[in-house]
Amino acid sequence: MANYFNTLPLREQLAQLAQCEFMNADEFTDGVDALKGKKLVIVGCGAQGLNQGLNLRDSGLDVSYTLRDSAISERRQSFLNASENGFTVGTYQELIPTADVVLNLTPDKQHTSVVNAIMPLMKQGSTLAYSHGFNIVEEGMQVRDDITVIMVAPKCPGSEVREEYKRGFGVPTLIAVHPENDPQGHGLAQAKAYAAGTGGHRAGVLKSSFIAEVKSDLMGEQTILCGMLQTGSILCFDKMIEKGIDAGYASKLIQYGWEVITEALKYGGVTNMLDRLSNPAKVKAFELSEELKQIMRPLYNKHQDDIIDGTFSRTMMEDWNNDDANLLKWRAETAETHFEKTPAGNVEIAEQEFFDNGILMVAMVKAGVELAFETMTAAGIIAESAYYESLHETPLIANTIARKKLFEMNRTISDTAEYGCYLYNHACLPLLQDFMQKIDTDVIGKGLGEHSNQVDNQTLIQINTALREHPVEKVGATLRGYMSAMKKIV
Ligand SMILES: NC(=O)C1=CN([C@@H]2O[C@H](COP(=O)(O)OP(=O)(O)OC[C@H]3O[C@@H](n4cnc5c(N)ncnc54)[C@H](OP(=O)(O)O)[C@@H]3O)[C@@H](O)[C@H]2O)C=CC1
Ligand SMILES: CC[C@](O)(C(C)=O)C(=O)O
Ligand SMILES: [Mg+2]
Ligand SMILES: [Mg+2]
Repeated sequence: MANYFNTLPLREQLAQLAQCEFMNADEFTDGVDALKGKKLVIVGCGAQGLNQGLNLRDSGLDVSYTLRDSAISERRQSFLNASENGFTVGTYQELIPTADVVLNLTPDKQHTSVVNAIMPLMKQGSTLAYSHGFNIVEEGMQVRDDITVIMVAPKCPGSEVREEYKRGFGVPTLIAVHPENDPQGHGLAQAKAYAAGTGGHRAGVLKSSFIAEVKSDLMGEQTILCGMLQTGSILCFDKMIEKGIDAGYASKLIQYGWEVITEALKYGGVTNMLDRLSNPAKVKAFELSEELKQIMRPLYNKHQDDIIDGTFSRTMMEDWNNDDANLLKWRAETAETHFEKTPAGNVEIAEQEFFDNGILMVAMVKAGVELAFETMTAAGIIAESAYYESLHETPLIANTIARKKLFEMNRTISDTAEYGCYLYNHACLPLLQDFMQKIDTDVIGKGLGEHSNQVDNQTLIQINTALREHPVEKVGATLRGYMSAMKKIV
C-alpha cells in the first residue's frame, strides 16, 4: 500500500488540505435520520469506541460491538466495557455481515489488519467509518468499491465525547467522505447523522477531508496538545527542584496548573489567559513566549513538514513493525521522570496562584498554541480546523494531566498521539536547555512577588494589541461565540 496523499497531484493535495467548511446548524435538521433503523457495529470498545457507542445509542441508534475472539473469550476490558453497558457483543463472523455501518474504532496501528479481516465479511453497499484518517491517507488502504468510506472525528478525548453529550451538548467534530469511496453518494448524509448521534452537531461540525484531518490532527497532538505539555511539565518541575522549591508544591503546581491556566484559554483564548496575570507578569509572559516561539519555530516546522511528506508516518510504522520498541521504551522513560514520580503535596494552591507562580507555563501554552496554529495554517490547513487542533483541545488534554499526570494523558490519547508526543519531547528538551538556564523562580514557583508593579504604557499597549490581533484569537472568538450560542439553545 502506498501513502495516498503522496500519490496525488499537487493541486489535488492542496485542494484537499484546504477543504474545511463550518456547517450551519440548519444542515442538521434531519438529525440521525440517515442512520435510523440501520445496524451500526463498532469494532473495538476503548476510548472512542465505548463513548461514541453510548452517545449513538442514547440518540436512538442501533449499536452493537464486535471484538476480536480473544477479547471475548478472555473477557478483556473491552468486552466488559461493552457487555456491562448492555450492548450485544459478538465476533466478526457473527456481527459484521449484519452491519449497515461498521465503525472502526481500534488503534490506528491495527487498522490495516482489522480492515483486511472485516472487509470480506461486510455487506454489499455498506459503510466503513473511521474517527481518524491515518489508515486511508498514510497507509493508502484500498477499500472495496461498493463500500462507502466516511470519517467522524471528534476533536477531543473519548471521555469528553461522553461527558459533553451527558451535559446535553457535544464536542467539535470533523467529518469527511473519502472521494474514492462514495459509490451511492450518501456518505455525507451518513457522516452528518453519525456526527449528530454523538452530539457533535451541537458544538460545531467542520465538513473537511480525510487528508486535512490527518495532517492537522497529527500536528496538534504532537506539538501543543501533548508534546508541549509533556516537555513543559518536565522542564518546569526540574527547574523548581533545582531552585529549592518544595517537591510536593512543584508537583502540584504543574499537575493542576495546566488545567487551571488553560481553563482561561477555553473561555477567552490566549488574551484572557494573559489577562489573568498582573501587568508586569503579563509583560514577562509575553516576552518569554516570544523567545520560546523563536527557539521552537523550526521544531514546529519540522513536525509539520514530516507529517505532510509522510516522514513521520513512515517512521512510526517502522516502530509498529518493530513491536513498538521505541513507543514502549519512551513510555517507560516517561514513567521514570522526577515529575511523574513525585506525588502532588498536600498544599493549598489558590486558583490565582497557579497563574502568578506559573508565568512560564502560561508563556509555554501561548507559544505552543500560536506556533501550532501558525504552522498549520501556513501549510494550508484552514483556520477553523487549526483552532480546534491547537487552542480548543489544549484544556481537554490538560484535564487528563490533572487526573493522573503524564501517565493519564498518554493513556487517554491514541497510540499515534502518544508516539508523536514523545518524539516532540525528545527534540524539544535539548532545544530549550539554554533558555532554561536563565529561568528562575520569579517565573516558575514563586512569582514576581513584591517587585515593582510598574509597566511601561507603550509596551503594555503593544502587547495587548499583539495578543488580540493574533489570527487564532480572531477565529477563536467566532467559534467560541457559536459554541456558547448553540449551548444556550439546548
Ligand atoms: N483516544 C482518543 O481520544 C481519540 C482517538 N481517535 C481515533 O479513534 C480511533 C480509536 O482510538 P482509541 O479510542 O484511542 O483506541 P483504543 O486504544 O482505546 O482502542 C482499544 C480498542 O481496540 C481494540 N483492539 C486493539 N487491537 C485490536 C486488534 N488488533 N483487533 C481488534 N481490536 C483491537 C481493543 O480491544 P482488545 O481488548 O481486544 O485489545 C479495544 O477495544 C483511532 O483511530 C484514533 O486515532 C480520534 C480522536 C481522539
Ligand atoms: C490528543 C490527540 C487526539 O488526536 C485526540 C484526543 O483528539 C488523539 O489522537 O488522541
Ligand atoms: Mg485529535
Ligand atoms: Mg489523533
